[in-house]
Amino acid sequence: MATSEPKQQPWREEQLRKYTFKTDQIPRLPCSDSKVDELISLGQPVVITDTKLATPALKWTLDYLQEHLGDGDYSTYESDSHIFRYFDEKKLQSHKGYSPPMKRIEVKFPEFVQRVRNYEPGDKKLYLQQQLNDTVGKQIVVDFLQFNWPWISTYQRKNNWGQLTSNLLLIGMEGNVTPCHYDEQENLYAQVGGYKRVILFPPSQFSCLYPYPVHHPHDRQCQVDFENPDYERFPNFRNAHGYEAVLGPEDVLYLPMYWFHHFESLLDGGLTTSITFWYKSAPTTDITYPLKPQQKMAMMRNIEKMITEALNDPEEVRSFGPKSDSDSWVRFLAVVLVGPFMKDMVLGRYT
Ligand SMILES: O=C(O)C(=O)C[C@H](CCCc1ccccc1)C(=O)O
Ligand SMILES: [Zn+2]
Repeated sequence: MATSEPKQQPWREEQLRKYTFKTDQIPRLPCSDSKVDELISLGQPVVITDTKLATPALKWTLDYLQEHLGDGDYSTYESDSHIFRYFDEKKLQSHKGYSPPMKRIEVKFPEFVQRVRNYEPGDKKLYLQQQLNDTVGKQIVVDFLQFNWPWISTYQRKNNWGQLTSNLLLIGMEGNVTPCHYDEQENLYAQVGGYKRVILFPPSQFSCLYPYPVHHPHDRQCQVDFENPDYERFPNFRNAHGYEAVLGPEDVLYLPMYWFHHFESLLDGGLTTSITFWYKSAPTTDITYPLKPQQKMAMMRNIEKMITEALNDPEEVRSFGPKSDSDSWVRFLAVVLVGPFMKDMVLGRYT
């Protein structure tokens, strides 16, 4: 009778970056456990094991991908630091003075492999983030078709999700960080190679995380620097409380829409490979009160868009220059804190 061996942990605590907030563990359950269905239907995150969702991708090493991916261009970010804060290129136009902290380049896969293998401290760090599309080689298509689509479409159907919108192939260098942000789609996130830590915050903690204004290139990203939080500007960040897990090969994370998340490839953990499965959410049928935090976030987004369009000058939303008083109602709305809803929407974000 084997004793219950202490779980052989394939990574060490010192491979995790240190932050100021506390966290609890995200539940980790086998896909055969009915609690998985319950948590997903409740919009609660869960790490699901034994799904065989992307098993064919376990053999997607750099050499294999170089051989089979195809000779197209691969969207890759390069950053002077380990931080890869996503930015919306379309919103850069209305923010002339803003220069994003990383650059998107298009590289052939062999060039990516070569730069990663010859990386030296001081070089720019790289993070390949490429949507899997029909330009990939046929062997990759064969692998892709062998993903466990029956399993994943069960959840798509059970939870009335919309269509699969995209699969992003992510290949990151050790230590890379995707800072805290939220997305507006449901996500089943398959970890394929290496170990990646994920830290989640529920939408109800919106007021602790201070996302950028909607019209800013970093829309949906948190303004708080987790490694050096500015408590003057973001006092409520002290109350943030996360949920975390370290994802290894074959782990699948259900990442509910609007949940804030931070990802990091473990320090000294080598390359990480992940594949996202993004789905449009289920249509909102009945509005019940009180509104869910996700619904409040969606409403805040619509109000911010309305105000920005009405003022027709994103920069003006922050400070009020001399304007015709036809905008006065919007200013009134924007600056009068008509209760907690507007306070959360404005404090630390527009003030
Ligand atoms: O799967 C997710 O949602 C993640 O955030 C995974 C994350 C990279 C995603 C980059 C990105 C951020 C915002 C918009 C589009 C793409 C990682 O694994 O580092
Ligand atoms: Zn994301």
